[in-house]
Amino acid sequence: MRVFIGYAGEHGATRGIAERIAATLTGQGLQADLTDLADERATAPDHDACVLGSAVHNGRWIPAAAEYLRRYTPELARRPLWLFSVGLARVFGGPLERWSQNPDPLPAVRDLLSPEDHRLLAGAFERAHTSLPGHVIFRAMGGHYGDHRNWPEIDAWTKDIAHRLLSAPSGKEHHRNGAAPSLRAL
Ligand SMILES: Cc1cc2nc3c(=O)[nH]c(=O)nc-3n(C[C@H](O)[C@H](O)[C@H](O)COP(=O)(O)O)c2cc1C
Repeated sequence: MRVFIGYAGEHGATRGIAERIAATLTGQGLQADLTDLADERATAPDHDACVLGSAVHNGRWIPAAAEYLRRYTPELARRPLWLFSVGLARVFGGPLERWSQNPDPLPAVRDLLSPEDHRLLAGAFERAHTSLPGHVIFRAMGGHYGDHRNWPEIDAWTKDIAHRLLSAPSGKEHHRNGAAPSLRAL
């Protein structure tokens, strides 16, 4: 079974998570194809399932990932699909975490794609990633620089994906038999 893993980020934390997901799926006996969604050669998935993730910047997915979701909504909707967002909201918790549970464009496409799951994962943040005003706000909020990625959580989530794919290979039957969603609805 082939799984498409697409990701977009800016400073490498999301790529690292995508690589880890690919390695874990491979270890579970699946074939994982990793693609940077900012790569202009990224094409429509023709895989048995998809895992797509993006860093969250200012409450939104990275444009390359958002554009991929919109462009390939019909293809993605026909396959079992897992989504993940990477940000610091998981580190801060509270209202920021609740706000970041639905980064754009997920609210607009969630019903069309009906993903199996969407996870908000903790990312990484260094002083060099932000401006002086951003640094002041971040520290005033009590933020700490560093790599906050939670590998046991990511591994457990990935193993659950593998388990579900291997135990229900027919996947998203209702989408395969139904009409493809219309991009006009976006
Ligand atoms: C300009 C900028 C804006 C950000 N905005 C958010 C945000 O709105 N919500 C959030 O949870 N994290 C936010 N972050 C934190 C990043 O999403 C986090 O550091 C993530 O790990 C970055 O992934 P990357 O290394 O793949 O780019 C922001 C980071 C930057 C640099």
